[in-house]
Amino acid sequence: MPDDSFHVFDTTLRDGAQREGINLTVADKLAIAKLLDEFGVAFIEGGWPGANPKDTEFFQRAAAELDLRHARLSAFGSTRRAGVRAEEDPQVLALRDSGAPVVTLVAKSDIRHVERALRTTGEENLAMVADTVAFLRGSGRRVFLDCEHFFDGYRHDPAYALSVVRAAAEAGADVVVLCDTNGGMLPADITRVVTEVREATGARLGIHAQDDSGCAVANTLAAVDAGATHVQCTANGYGERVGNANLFSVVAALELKQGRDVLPEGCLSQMTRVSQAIAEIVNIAPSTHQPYVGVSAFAHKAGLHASAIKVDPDLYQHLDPVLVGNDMRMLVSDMAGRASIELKAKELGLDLSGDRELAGRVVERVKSMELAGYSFEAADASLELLLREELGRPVRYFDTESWRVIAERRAVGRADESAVSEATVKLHVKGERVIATGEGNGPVNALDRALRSAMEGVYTALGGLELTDYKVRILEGASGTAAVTRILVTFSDGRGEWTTVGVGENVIEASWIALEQAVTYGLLRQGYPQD
Ligand SMILES: CC(=O)SCCNC(=O)CCNC(=O)[C@H](O)C(C)(C)COP(=O)(O)OP(=O)(O)OC[C@H]1O[C@@H](n2cnc3c(N)ncnc32)[C@H](O)[C@@H]1OP(=O)(O)O
Ligand SMILES: CC(=O)C(=O)O
Repeated sequence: MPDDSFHVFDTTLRDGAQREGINLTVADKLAIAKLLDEFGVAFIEGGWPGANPKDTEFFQRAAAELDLRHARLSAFGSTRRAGVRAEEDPQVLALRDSGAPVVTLVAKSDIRHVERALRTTGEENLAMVADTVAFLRGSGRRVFLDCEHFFDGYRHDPAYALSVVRAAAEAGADVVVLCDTNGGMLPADITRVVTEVREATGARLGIHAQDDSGCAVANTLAAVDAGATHVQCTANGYGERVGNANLFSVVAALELKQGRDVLPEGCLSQMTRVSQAIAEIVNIAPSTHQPYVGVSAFAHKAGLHASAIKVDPDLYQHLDPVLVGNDMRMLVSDMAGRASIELKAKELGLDLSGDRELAGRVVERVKSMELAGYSFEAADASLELLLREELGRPVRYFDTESWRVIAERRAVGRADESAVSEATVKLHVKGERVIATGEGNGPVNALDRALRSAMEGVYTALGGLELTDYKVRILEGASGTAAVTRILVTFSDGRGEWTTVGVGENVIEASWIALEQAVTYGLLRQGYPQD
């Protein structure tokens, strides 16, 4: 269990919410706070009470509704206005009245900002810092102070920047956070400045790094190396402009690379789940390539990598994905070799019994199909059907004799004016020839319905399968051949999803191939025996 000597301070609900495209409701904020607490951060910055009604309500509801196990809430706000007493500044009073046990104040530490943005003197700014910290400390709050634009300010006028740190620490701020507000610093700048400030002031220091130079995580770690003991981060790196230091990357590095105990025991393995759940709430698709937590973070595509991973996964992985709640995955494509196939088959629960010739045949088939337009890396279900076929156990619940689709647009002005499609399929199911039709709002929908209607009497679980995603990609023909269409369809049975791929010269032909496989795989998942 980490003690107070090192703080993981999360600002997703304040700085993260400053990202373009994020607009959180109070309920969203409460849900995210709960997840961050489960992840074990020490502080959650909930927003700026008084700046908008939502943030004010968040603190009221958080006090009543959140039962935080690990984290303490922090309210964010600025130092008092120039020329106004802290105890009379409504903004400062709103911070006190938020009920949050911690207040994080933003203060100017670059003299140019003091004079040009605040339009006051350096001396008055120091008084604003000291008065506000002292007032909130006197009201029983723990205070952290964010020195905005610290690194730029220090470069321009180090003596003034240091005087802000001293004013805050002497007034009772627990931590003085050095902020790279414009995000332009590099790790070497951070190491040098944090070291110098620590030596010059003796204050407890924190780091808040924006990611404008792509170095926020590295800058945060550099600050820790130089003695900072409080890191401000956001989930998935959300934040103003290009974002902030990514909480998950920073915590994983501290815990797993540096051996620091910064989260309560057992929390680290929640990382992938928490990252994805927060992405869902903010309604931004999780980044597949995010370090540690992305679905591609431990996905291996190259055949050479797979052949070494077969011997020992550590040979091509910087750590065991299980530690951060993620998984290793094998991708099979035209870059695969036999080892990729063997590992993928194992992942799918199929035993190739070390049969190198069989694996070689699958590699050749995959490569020639990918040349023709197939792509297996997102279509595990198609690959599994192919593997089963090569193993001599093809999966077949029905045979297709033929299919046909008619698309029709009804005359303008009729009650049923919209375009409709009608499909007819002729199948052989359990020795019976079945002819069925289906109507739909498009050809694929009509084919799906016809296929179900032909078989639902025999395979009743078909009713519980749902087509949830359909992707079309037109691929340019190679060396003078016509363009082909690649279709990926995803089905769900409520317990899981699977994806299949079809390729053809036209969209309906390709869709049928993918659909036929998706239904076949779905029946296999439901455990139907084959004839
Ligand atoms: C680096 C960061 O990300 S800090 C986080 C910043 N977050 C936000 O700005 C989001 C929430 N902000 C808001 O809702 C609004 O800006 C409010 C409610 C805070 C203030 O709104 P307004 O009173 O209309 O002021 P406005 O936004 O135009 O300007 C900010 C004022 O704060 C002053 N100010 C800025 N920083 C500080 C500071 N550290 N201490 C005291 N005053 C400050 C500015 O000088 C300016 O004063 P002025 O009104 O006398 O010109
Ligand atoms: C405080 C803050 O968000 C910054 O300086 O970037």
